[in-house]
Amino acid sequence: MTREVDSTVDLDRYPLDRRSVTRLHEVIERAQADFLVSGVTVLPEFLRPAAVTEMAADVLSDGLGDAMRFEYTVACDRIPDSSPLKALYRWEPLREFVSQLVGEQAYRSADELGAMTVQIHENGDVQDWHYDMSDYTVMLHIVAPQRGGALEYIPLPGAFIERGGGLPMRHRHMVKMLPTVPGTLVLHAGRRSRHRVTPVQGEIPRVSVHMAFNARPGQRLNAHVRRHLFGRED
Ligand SMILES: O=C(O)CCC(=O)C(=O)O
Ligand SMILES: [Fe+2]
Repeated sequence: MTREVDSTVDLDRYPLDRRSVTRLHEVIERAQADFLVSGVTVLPEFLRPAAVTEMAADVLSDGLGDAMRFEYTVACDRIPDSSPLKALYRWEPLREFVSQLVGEQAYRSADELGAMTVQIHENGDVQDWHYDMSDYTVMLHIVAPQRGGALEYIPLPGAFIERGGGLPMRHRHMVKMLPTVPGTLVLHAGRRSRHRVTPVQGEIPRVSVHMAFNARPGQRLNAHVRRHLFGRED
């Protein structure tokens, strides 16, 4: 398994497999400090460039079909089991790494549709301000659009202000913006982190992968949420 992940993740830069424990501790210390302060941490060049190119080609050839997705989401059960992204999600060292960053045991979601998804945003698509259904979310950025498609978020604890749609003008100054850079991993505090994707512009879609982790094992989405996010209950 580690050999497979080695060609996907830059394990020299991010030695989740403990090939350099000193380096791993440095990475964890820095990323954990960012996460605890803001509810978000960003790991650039987490994926190897060749793997990103391959994943992008796979998604753009298979993922754009309407049958594959609901709105801009490809559900977990439509992603091939042979996908390197599924292998990465199931890889224990990733789960252990996320647990260390967030400061408690984090478990993979047990949801057949929502545990891991691929998001494809095309010209004009936008994902409005929201909180995720998971306690912790790992996002991997695979394809950047020509323009727009940035991840915007409100650092904790400001994210707790006012639930509901939109974002009042008086809170705009709190917004932080992360341009989409393929290969980057973003970990955020899922259901506590208020975030959105700004409108995508241009012919190249934006592609990202969403991996859900929870503080309790075996968590699933309810039927109402499944219908809302995936257009079906099973
Ligand atoms: O793709 C991203 O960077 C964020 C997408 C998102 O917020 C989500 O899928 O819930
Ligand atoms: Fe989200």
